[in-house]
Amino acid sequence: MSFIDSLELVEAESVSALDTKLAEDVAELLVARAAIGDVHIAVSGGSFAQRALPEIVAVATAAGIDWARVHVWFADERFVAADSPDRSLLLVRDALATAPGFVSDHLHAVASADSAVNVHEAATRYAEVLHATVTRTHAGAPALDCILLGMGPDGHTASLFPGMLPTESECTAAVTDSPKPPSERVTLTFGTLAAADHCWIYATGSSKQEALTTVASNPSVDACPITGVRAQQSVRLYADTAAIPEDLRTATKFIQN
Ligand SMILES: O=C1O[C@H](COP(=O)(O)O)[C@@H](O)[C@H](O)[C@H]1O
Repeated sequence: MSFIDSLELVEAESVSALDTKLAEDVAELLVARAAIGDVHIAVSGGSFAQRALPEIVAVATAAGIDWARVHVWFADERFVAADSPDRSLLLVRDALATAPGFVSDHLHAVASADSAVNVHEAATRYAEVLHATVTRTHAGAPALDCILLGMGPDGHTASLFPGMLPTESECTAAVTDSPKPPSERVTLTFGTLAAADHCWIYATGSSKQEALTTVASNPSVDACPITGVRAQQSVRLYADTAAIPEDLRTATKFIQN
């Protein structure tokens, strides 16, 4: 099935209303799964880590989640020094500092550039830890419960950029020439996204409209990587009205307001 045919669009008029809706949906999923056992989610950097993640932590906490059962991974991470403000880990760690009972060892960081490994070794090590920790698999890839993705104005997601998709030999890949700085990154691959139960994408603001217009025209994954996202149970786009072009509303079959 094509990306657009399986996509569920969740629209809110404002960013704050969207953040609340996403937080409620993620919290509901996490609370239900943490009541049964360990839960593995992957998160993104950028506006997701800045705005959406703190709200998710607050709503899940208010809903009584058992944070001790939650493991947090990175959909992608910038390969920079440990204290660089470009490192998504810093924002994610700050958000999780407000999660009562969260186990710091359950925040699975990618190695930093000053930890004596290169970006290829960092990607390999991250894949090893994923395989060792996430016991559920799908088609050989670790099966995460939910991957929370962002999307750039060029249609990239995680660190999967147009015209330079990595080979899919492992569940992670190294990126050495990202068009968006910093140039070196570690990313989950499409196979790992597809193995997850849910992939939910967060996109806000008018700078995302052009990419979402492209999405509606059924482009190649190489031209618009966000259209390569698949999951076992649902692929959702959480977007505010400013980000959504009319073409996308027309092309999408499942819409929630
Ligand atoms: O570089 C990145 O950009 C994307 C999109 O960020 P946003 O601020 O435009 O939402 C992000 O999802 C990704 O994790 C990050 O490395």
